Amino acid sequence: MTAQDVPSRRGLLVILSSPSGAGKTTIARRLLAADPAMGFSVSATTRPPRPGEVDGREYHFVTRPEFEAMIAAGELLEHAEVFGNLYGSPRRPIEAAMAEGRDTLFDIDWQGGQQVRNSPLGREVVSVFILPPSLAELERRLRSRGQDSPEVIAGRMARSMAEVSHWAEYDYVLVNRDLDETEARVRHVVEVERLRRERQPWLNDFVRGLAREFEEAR
Ligand SMILES: Nc1nc2c(ncn2[C@@H]2O[C@H](COP(=O)(O)OP(=O)(O)O)[C@@H](O)[C@H]2O)c(=O)[nH]1
Ligand SMILES: Nc1ncnc2c1ncn2[C@@H]1O[C@H](COP(=O)(O)OP(=O)(O)O)[C@@H](O)[C@H]1O
Repeated sequence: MTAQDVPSRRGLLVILSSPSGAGKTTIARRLLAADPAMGFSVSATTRPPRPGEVDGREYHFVTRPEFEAMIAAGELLEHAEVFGNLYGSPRRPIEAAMAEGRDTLFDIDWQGGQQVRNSPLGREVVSVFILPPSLAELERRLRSRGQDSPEVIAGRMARSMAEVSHWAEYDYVLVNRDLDETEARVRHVVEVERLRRERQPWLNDFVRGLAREFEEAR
């Protein structure tokens, strides 16, 4: 077995953020379907489930007292209030994935992005911000999803610019015009970030082995 067969590495924390409706949930689903090595951080939330959402798959749906107990017990890596509901990322599955060298995808807002970036796990963060092509297209996408009332859509549109104002805090920023193109770009980002020298600790042993071979060949 060569050093290359045992690529011990820490998992990446891939954060996707965008204004509501720009497409991050759709992109996240596609990335996860195409990459079995990547896990999804299933957030806890006090928001009620949408039609088709399954407890434990899209979110862990909890009551506000349950959410507050999770905060008090230190079970959340980050948490924030969005559109009047609480959202947070459970710490334990993330730490387990990292210890096993598996990557984790997050669909969280800018507040969560800041908290994870500033956490002890921040060095493993790769953050991607998704922009809509235009405000009109964002509204069209929110309506076409057909899951929110006009009042909720208006609320989400009103929050959009606040989310977008944090775009420059992200490592990568993509305009989601064509879904296939955006998905491919996020995939490229992840592939390239996995190749960063500091994310491949096995290289130390590998290059030491090469050096030994050089010595022996002299
Ligand atoms: N900080 C934080 N934000 C989250 C978390 N889970 C989801 N969000 C964000 O909460 C916002 C609302 O999510 P959701 O109700 O599913 O509606 P969406 O905007 O259509 O995806 C989105 O910006 C999500 O990225 C979380 O665990 N932490
Ligand atoms: N590039 C795109 N072109 C057209 N429609 C898109 C594109 N990306 C996403 N959508 C659609 O826009 C709607 C909102 O996408 P969604 O992934 O739910 O957004 P978010 O998770 O950011 O709120 C969905 O109906 C989705 O199918």
